[in-house]
Amino acid sequence: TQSTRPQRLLHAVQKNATRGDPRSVVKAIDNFCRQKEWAMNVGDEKGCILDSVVSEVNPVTVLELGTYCGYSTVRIASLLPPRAKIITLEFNPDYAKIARQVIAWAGLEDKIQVVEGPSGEWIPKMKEQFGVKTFDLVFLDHWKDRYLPDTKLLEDCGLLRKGTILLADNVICPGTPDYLEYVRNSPRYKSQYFKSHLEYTKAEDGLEKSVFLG
Ligand SMILES: O=C(NC/C=C/[C@H]1O[C@@H](n2ccc(=O)cc2)[C@H](O)[C@@H]1O)c1cc([N+](=O)[O-])cc(O)c1O
Ligand SMILES: [Mg+2]
Repeated sequence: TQSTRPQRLLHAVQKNATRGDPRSVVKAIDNFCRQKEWAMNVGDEKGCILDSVVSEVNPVTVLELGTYCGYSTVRIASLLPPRAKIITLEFNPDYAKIARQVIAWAGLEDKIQVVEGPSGEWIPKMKEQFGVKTFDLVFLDHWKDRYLPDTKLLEDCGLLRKGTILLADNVICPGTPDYLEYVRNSPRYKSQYFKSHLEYTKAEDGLEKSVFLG
């Protein structure tokens, strides 16, 4: 039977990356996507912006919306301090299965919890199920029409604190116009656009970094 692109991406990691070396996993995926098949990872150019925000925030509790194959999950987790954790929500069980294996190859299982299901259902359960008080950093990279409703849900569930950073991928391509309008005009956020390019292409895209002001 024909393999899927995530399966081929995982095989490229297992073939080209060193077990327990997260940066080699990131590099193997980027090489696969540049040389073989495009895939919707945040990629290396926007990934460097992600790295700088993670290093600046030095978060203890991270939420990622949209795991896919685990590229940004591994990228973020590789920069976290020892007891820090990332919870990543993935709707598609096939993607979650691949992501768990990519994460295991990187040796980052202890820092990452892959949770399967829709963000709208899981966000209200974060406190009771995972003992989360508030998130220090949220990386939004799931369905683009879910960025805004899930941000409002995070606010309503008391999962954001003064200073929580929201970092959103694809605010230009494919675009998240309603989310952008909200975080750029709401008095509850201070927002900043980091211009970049759509992963592995020359098209414009960028990350929007928004600080929740409480
Ligand atoms: O569409 C894009 N991303 C949608 C991602 C969706 C991911 O989020 C999960 N999810 C997890 C939890 C949910 O509740 C819902 C979905 C889905 O199961 C999928 O794994 C996209 C598209 C392009 N592009 O160039 O076309 C570029 C990008 O960087 C992108 O991120
Ligand atoms: Mg994306």
